Amino acid sequence: MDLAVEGLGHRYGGTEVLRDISLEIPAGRILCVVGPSGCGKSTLLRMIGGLERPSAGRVVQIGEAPATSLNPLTFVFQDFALLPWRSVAGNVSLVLEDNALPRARRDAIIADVLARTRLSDFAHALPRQLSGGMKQRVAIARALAVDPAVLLMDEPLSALDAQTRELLMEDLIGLWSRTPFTAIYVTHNLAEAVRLGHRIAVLSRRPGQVREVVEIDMPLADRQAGDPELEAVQARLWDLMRDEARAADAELLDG
Ligand SMILES: Nc1ncnc2c1ncn2[C@@H]1O[C@H](COP(=O)(O)OP(=O)(O)OP(=O)(O)O)[C@@H](O)[C@H]1O
Repeated sequence: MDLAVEGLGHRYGGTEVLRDISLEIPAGRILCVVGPSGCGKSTLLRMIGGLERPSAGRVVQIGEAPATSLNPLTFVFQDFALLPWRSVAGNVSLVLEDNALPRARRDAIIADVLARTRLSDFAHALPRQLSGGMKQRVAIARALAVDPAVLLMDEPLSALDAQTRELLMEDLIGLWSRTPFTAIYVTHNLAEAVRLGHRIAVLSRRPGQVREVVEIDMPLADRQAGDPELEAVQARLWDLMRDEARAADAELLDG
């Protein structure tokens, strides 16, 4: 299933947050959305996921979600949102329990997503026993369990330290390389965007508008930290964002 955002705009009361956003998200690709603080990245993701209705424009699903998809548009948040009293397997199971799946099918899905996120040995652990990186892997496993057509990821690595972020990025690249998924990945981190994005949409400061969509052809599996080609793209993205970020920063201080 492809997604398209067409002329999307949004206001909260008198404040215009997003203006005339049009984007295409082809199946099997990762679109990163970057932009200065407060430009409306999370708002855009919530609109795409149907959590809020835009004041203008629309989000179009093109084609069908997989028949096995229990939740076509599935979020992964920064704060993991795990239930502390449930084990790793129990947290993943949670999203399957509202569906009338045979027990064996549910167990097979849990085993599959834990294997894909390298968590099989931790199935019975509780969240408090896990590092931040592992908690986010559980959240990703839980999202994958419903076989989403599109993963909506809002700053998923922001709560993690730099080394854990790097490990998780490698995990996400491995996961995508083995079984490509479709994702919209919101981040303020340009290094993450150039590692994970097939396309990177740069938003202006509020009201967020698409300043440019940058494409990166290099296969994800070939994208190493510090690659000169990626660093050049990152520098270009920063050129696009620098003035916007300064202005947004000054605005926050004034406000
Ligand atoms: N429910 C709401 N009601 C009113 N204003 C809101 C609401 N949600 C967000 N906003 C405002 O809309 C603007 C965009 O917020 P949003 O969180 O989408 O930006 P962002 O780009 O994700 O920011 P950041 O990078 O800081 O996370 C901000 O000025 C925010 O204060």
